[in-house]
Amino acid sequence: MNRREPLGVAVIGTGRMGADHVRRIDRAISGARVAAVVDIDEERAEAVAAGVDGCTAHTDAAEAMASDAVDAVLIASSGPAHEEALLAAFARDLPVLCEKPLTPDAASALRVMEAEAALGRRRVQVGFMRRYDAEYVRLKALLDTGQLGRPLMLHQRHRNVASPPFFTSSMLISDSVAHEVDVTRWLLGHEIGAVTVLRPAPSSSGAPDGLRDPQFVVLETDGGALSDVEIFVNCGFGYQVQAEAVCERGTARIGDGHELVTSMAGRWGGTITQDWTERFAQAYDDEVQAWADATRRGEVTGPSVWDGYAAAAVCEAGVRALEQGGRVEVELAERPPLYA
Ligand SMILES: NC(=O)C1=CN([C@@H]2O[C@H](COP(=O)(O)OP(=O)(O)OC[C@H]3O[C@@H](n4cnc5c(N)ncnc54)[C@H](O)[C@@H]3O)[C@@H](O)[C@H]2O)C=CC1
Ligand SMILES: O=C1[C@@H](O)[C@H](O)[C@@H](O)[C@H](O)[C@H]1O
Repeated sequence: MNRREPLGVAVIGTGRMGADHVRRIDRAISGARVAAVVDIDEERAEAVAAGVDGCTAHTDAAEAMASDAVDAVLIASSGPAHEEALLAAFARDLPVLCEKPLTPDAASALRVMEAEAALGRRRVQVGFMRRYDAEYVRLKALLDTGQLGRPLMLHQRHRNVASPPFFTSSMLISDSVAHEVDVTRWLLGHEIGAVTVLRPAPSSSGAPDGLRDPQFVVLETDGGALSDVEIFVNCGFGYQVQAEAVCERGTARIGDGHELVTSMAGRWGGTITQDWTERFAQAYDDEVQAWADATRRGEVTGPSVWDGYAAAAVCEAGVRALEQGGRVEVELAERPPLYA
């Protein structure tokens, strides 16, 4: 691997997350620079490149990856574009940080996993940034000590202020609950074997007509613990992500977010974050810094392609459970030794 300093990164996709990652690499983290940006929207790519010294703009990912200035790739294009970009990076043996979802469905995620396994070593870190969030890290560390005993249940809540116009009922699972799927697997260290989705009467306030919002998802792990998720993407009031672990000898809860509580005019209260870029700002910085550091050491760490594939398979089962009702079992391919 090219060990020049700093790491030259090509950022694929310069929409909301991609532009934020460009800013992060340019101004918030160390040891990396944005060498190139790519977007099928040429004007968008050029506008983002114009803000970064020495950054070139492209509409074709393979062309950007061919540049001598590029040592690594951060994929932040829309989910359906990830597979092509990942395979192009594998062809050039470039290390990758790929935003979630790895790919939007299990079959394409499996193809990516087989392609990486054929390389014989990991090249990809998947962007499940909650694993880098200080509260989640503390919760995981506490559970791992065993002080609370065996986890029996996880209760999770995931609320967004409003969903974008293109959001569908199945995206509540594949785009949003994907995070809780990963958190459940990571915190408990077990695969998810079955998914049930319950659908309360949809909210008539804010949610577009026909959108099944909210939903209540139950994940059954193969270790016997249950994980439930309330997903509500048009709650209107704030961005809330909370988790409580109920264990044999106690409970632990994160995400109440009462950082600053003010008292004024006969009332007290705090604020609620409004979106993920605010709530998880530090987690994204730490995630991208950890990726850049590992890449410069010639290592790949963090959530793997297996984690991305497993999340895609669970979400696919979840979408089936949403559409047909009942409990749907998750079908997982055999885990390749690379991800043991
Ligand atoms: N980790 C997290 O918390 C979050 C992750 N995401 C993920 O980040 C990714 C991007 O999401 P957003 O920035 O919100 O979407 P966005 O729609 O704002 O941006 C996507 C960009 O990708 C570009 N694009 C589409 N196909 C492309 C291709 N073949 N080559 C190059 N560029 C292409 C589009 O033109 C657009 O500029 C998605 O995978 C999404 O799931 C999004 C929000 C939060
Ligand atoms: O990944 C994300 C979005 O794509 C998704 O739509 C939101 O619900 C999540 O909270 C956010 O972290």
